[in-house]
Amino acid sequence: MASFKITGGRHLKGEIVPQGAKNEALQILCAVLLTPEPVTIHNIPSIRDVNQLIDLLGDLGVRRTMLNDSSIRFEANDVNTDYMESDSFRQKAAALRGSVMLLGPMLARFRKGRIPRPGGDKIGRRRLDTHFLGFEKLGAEFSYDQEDGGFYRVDAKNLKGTYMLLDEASVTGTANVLMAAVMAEGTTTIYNAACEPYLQQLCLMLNRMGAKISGVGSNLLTIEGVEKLGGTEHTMLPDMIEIGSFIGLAAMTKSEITIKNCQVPMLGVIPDVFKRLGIQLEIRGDDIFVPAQEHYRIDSYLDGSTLTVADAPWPGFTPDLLSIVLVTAIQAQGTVLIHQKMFESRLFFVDKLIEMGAQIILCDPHRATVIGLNRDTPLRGIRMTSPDIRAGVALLIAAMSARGVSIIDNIEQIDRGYQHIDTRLNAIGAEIIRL
Ligand SMILES: CC(=O)N[C@H]1[C@@H](OP(=O)(O)OP(=O)(O)OC[C@H]2O[C@@H](n3ccc(=O)[nH]c3=O)[C@H](O)[C@@H]2O)O[C@H](CO)[C@@H](O)[C@@H]1O
Ligand SMILES: C=C(OP(=O)(O)O)C(=O)O
Repeated sequence: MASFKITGGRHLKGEIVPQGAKNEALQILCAVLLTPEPVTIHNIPSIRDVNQLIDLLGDLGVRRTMLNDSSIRFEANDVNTDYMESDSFRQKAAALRGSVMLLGPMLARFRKGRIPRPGGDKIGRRRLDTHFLGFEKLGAEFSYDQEDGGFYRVDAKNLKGTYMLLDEASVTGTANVLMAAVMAEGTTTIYNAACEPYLQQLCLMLNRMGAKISGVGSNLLTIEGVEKLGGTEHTMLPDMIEIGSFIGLAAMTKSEITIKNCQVPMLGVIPDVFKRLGIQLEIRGDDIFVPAQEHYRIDSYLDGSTLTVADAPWPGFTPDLLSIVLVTAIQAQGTVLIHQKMFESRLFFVDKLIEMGAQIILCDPHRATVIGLNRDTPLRGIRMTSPDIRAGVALLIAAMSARGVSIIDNIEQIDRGYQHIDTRLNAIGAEIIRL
């Protein structure tokens, strides 16, 4: 188990380039299984979850040619479907959440998919009903083996297009059902589809491969099935969660940071939510400039009541940035209610922030009130453990703003989604040592 030793109080200054998007990469990489033709992917982040998925693709027989540090050509022309029954597959696929999206493409192309209960953050119940209900609607048979921690199977002789209303706008669920539907017979309509930029990117890529998807960017996708898909090239968006993390980091540490090439129009409400915390942001072309700020004041509603920042399916605010908003509010002036609606176990990390000196009231598992310190007192460095990927980065931000030294254990959680975060932040003035 690796750790970070962080000396707090350093002000950062400089430019930082966001990595390719983690949660887009996980969808896009699974989609390479849909065709025997070459698919070249650019801007692939080198992070644990993505590297593990690329390994899994290799184990399934997908040929990978490294073109440069972040571009790989994939050729899935000799896929070994039997590998999905092996212990090695069970073990490796269970290590990450994104592996669940192997099911849709495998079902579409080989009429069979297998997956152990997927891993990912332990941030609440993470049910997969939407995925399997969708596959069943397309005509697949589903079975679940409780043994060995759970193993899911889907098989189909034939997939047939149909209308379906997803029981929730699940991100990976929509991607999975969409990938299963692209080569189904006839037309599939998915209502209550998730429509995150990642999903829009997946739809655009599939259309370039020959799929016929309309309604891209909306919650109603129409997919006319085609017989086969061909090769393509695809470039991943910058990671919007990393961009939001850098904005919060700059505010908390009084740093002047330019976040490069953000594809700002794809960020939705993210910049506005940080602005409501009082953080000044300047959009300079496609960059976001965050000036060093001594104070930032949390907005309130028109009637003077306390601001709430809550998550919602896209185009609402992403749940993956709520931990960052929460930590950023610690040194703001004013009060904010953080309402994590989707996940019931994602706010418990606030006990560490409270130990560091933050004024936070955990109202219930879904809600925490942050009473900003307005820099009257700095946080104190402590030893803590990273419980999940975003809480891990929130703790890193807290530690970087604190007086003294902090240790964060279990940073494998952070490495799941942030590429060489220590090296990149040290390059602009942070003091983080990997132990
Ligand atoms: C690999 C990947 O891409 N992971 C992301 C993906 O996970 P994932 O696809 O697993 O998350 P889902 O979208 O399925 O659901 C997330 C949670 O929100 C709840 N829910 C979902 C939709 C809805 O309309 N109402 C509702 O309450 C679900 O019950 C679940 O508890 O999307 C989540 C929600 O943006 C993100 O936190 C994860 O980082
Ligand atoms: C929850 C997340 O990831 P995963 O779904 O991979 O656990 C995340 O990216 O914040």
